[in-house]
Amino acid sequence: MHEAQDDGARAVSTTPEGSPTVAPPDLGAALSVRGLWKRFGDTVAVQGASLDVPAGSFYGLVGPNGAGKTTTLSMATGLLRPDHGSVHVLGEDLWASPDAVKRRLGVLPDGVRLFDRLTGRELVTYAGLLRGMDRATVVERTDELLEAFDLTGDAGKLVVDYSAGMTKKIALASALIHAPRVLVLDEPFEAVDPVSAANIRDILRNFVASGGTVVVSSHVMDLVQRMCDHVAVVANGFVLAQGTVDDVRSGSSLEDRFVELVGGRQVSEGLQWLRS
Ligand SMILES: Nc1ncnc2c1ncn2[C@@H]1O[C@H](COP(=O)(O)OP(=O)(O)OP(=O)(O)O)[C@@H](O)[C@H]1O
Repeated sequence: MHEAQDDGARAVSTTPEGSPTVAPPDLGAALSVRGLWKRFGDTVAVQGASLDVPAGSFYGLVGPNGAGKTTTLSMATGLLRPDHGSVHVLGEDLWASPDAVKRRLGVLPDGVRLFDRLTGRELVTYAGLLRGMDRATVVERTDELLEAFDLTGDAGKLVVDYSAGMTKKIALASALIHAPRVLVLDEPFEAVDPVSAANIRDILRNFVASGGTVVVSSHVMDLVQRMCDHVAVVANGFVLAQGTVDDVRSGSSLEDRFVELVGGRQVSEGLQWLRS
């Protein structure tokens, strides 16, 4: 166990005072998160989250609005320093050696500003060069990624002028250019049209089939049930259930199980003014 540090490059503690001791990380997992905590002022966004994402799995993270999914994924990918807890990616401590670990990670963050005064082609190229890749490989892969995401025709347009779905796709292309082994994607299908979504699903399935690991957060239970083999359900900063999709849904649909776990369905007698 380590102490929390101001320097994000250093390890952080796994057990805040008074919380139960967490199990050691699974060093064989693609992603092993232990006892993550994050507080924003009076709001405790994540309260001791522990997750094990098996290598080679397609892992879904689901939960209601404000459950702590983005905060958890941000801490699990080195974008946000946890107050407490540890993150291991493919057996390596993320917060102890972030530069080395991030080389193996591809991240699609939610709501993070892109360099949107670049064209789509420039943005993907920049992502590759930033990773230290040689220019010829970057040029070749950028062309292939633009094609795969159906953005070749818009490659010369500024990202600021892209639609929401196009922006999502160019950010995803930028996350893939260095051929990471673990992909963490926050809401990758949000605002994406059905044809593009099917193409992205194919890309991700092939990635998993070749030994990669994908973690996606999504609100679309049907999609998670069809696409993922493992799932975690989070609410109020807690992990309520995790495991294989079949184990978690235990005979119900994932959507029914989600509602059962999370609660909150209300037949409202309010909003009378809407029913005139
Ligand atoms: N930077 C921040 N400052 C203050 N509060 C924050 C911040 N980021 C998140 N929160 C709060 O933390 C909680 C968890 O937010 P988070 O964005 O992680 O949820 P989420 O599960 O991703 O939600 P959604 O499904 O709506 O995207 C919420 O109560 C949110 O208001």
